[in-house]
Amino acid sequence: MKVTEHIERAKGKTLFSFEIIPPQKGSNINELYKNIDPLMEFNPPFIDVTTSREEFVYIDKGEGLLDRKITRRRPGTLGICAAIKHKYDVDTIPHLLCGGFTKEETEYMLVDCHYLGINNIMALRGDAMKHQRYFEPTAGGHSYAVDLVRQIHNLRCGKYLHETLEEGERASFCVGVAGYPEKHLEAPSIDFDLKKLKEKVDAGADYVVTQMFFDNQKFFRFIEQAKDYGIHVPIIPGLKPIAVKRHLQLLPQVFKIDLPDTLIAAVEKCKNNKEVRQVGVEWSIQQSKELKEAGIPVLHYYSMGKSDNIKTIAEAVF
Ligand SMILES: NC(=O)C1=CN([C@@H]2O[C@H](COP(=O)(O)OP(=O)(O)OC[C@H]3O[C@@H](n4cnc5c(N)ncnc54)[C@H](O)[C@@H]3O)[C@@H](O)[C@H]2O)C=CC1
Ligand SMILES: Nc1nc(=O)c2c([nH]1)NC[C@@H]1CN(c3ccc(C(=O)N[C@@H](CCC(=O)O)C(=O)O)cc3)CN21
Repeated sequence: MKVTEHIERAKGKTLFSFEIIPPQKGSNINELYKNIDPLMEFNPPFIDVTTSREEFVYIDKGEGLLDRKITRRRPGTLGICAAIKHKYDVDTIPHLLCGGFTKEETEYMLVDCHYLGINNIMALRGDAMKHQRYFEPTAGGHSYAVDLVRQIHNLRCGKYLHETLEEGERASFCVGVAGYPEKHLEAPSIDFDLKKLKEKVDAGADYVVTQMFFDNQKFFRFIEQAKDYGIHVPIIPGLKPIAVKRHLQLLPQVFKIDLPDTLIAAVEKCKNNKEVRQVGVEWSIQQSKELKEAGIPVLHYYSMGKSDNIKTIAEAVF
């Protein structure tokens, strides 16, 4: 079922959803299941599975020679989506990226999704590769998420890249895109970013999932601003509990977001990471309760594999 249908059917009740990252290749998928199992009692209508960028690896050939190869450390997004859908009878949402994929490869992935009964897609540009400062489009791939949304929308109309199938079956995907309450790092202003978000919605996006944030006021302001820009699709907040002291530096650096001073002070007081995890969970519970009270349709947690803290939050909120 589509995300938008799940929201309609919930009739105002706030839903719980989460996001996982594929394990490193060579891992046993049961480890992943062990982290999903404890969250299933909260009835997530859908689970997102991220796609990681490819990266360069250097193989020592001896005598000072290095061979450079390109590889994906965490492949398997679509396979994991199919496996989880099959095992838990839950909707799964693969993240499709512009970076690292040609338009043809994207088309084949969408065809696979259609055959698998996967009818929600999160359409993202993707981050820069590790060695790059800024995102560089892949040859034969899209430059911006809006172009990927257009490709997916075209398929909904039977328009493939190189042919239009008038009689063919329509793949009616529901499309999610990313939104930034604190603006995307490359956007010159929040207004610019909102205009780009509106373009994604006009191109066919059906809902928005936000970047993580730790101050609900920023989210509430963002949904008001989005309305002013004519964005009327559901906006789902993305939430991540702080888990280690290092996150105080890492999260603002990696995701270009601010942390509230009271949260920083509470984390700094902690004597160890067990205490930090507790502070992170409590903060997230407060955030979640306020968002739920405000009637936000879905709270989406970036669990990224570890589920114990998300379970504690879900127990307190749902
Ligand atoms: N739910 C999720 O998984 C989320 C993922 N992300 C990540 O954030 C990264 C960025 O992806 P998206 O937001 O999908 O990219 P996007 O293509 O929508 O936007 C990327 C940047 O380019 C700008 N931009 C867009 N169109 C433009 C144009 N025509 N000319 C000039 N600038 C333009 C935007 O303002 C923004 O700064 C991705 O790596 C994604 O994985 C971020 C938030 C949530
Ligand atoms: N720019 C960007 N890229 C993404 O892939 C992305 C977002 N933003 N925001 C929304 C979701 C959330 N994602 C993530 C990815 C990693 C962690 C994370 O917690 N990573 C490390 C710290 C960061 C690092 O080492 O690079 C951690 O210790 O937990 C959290 C959310 C992936 N998604």
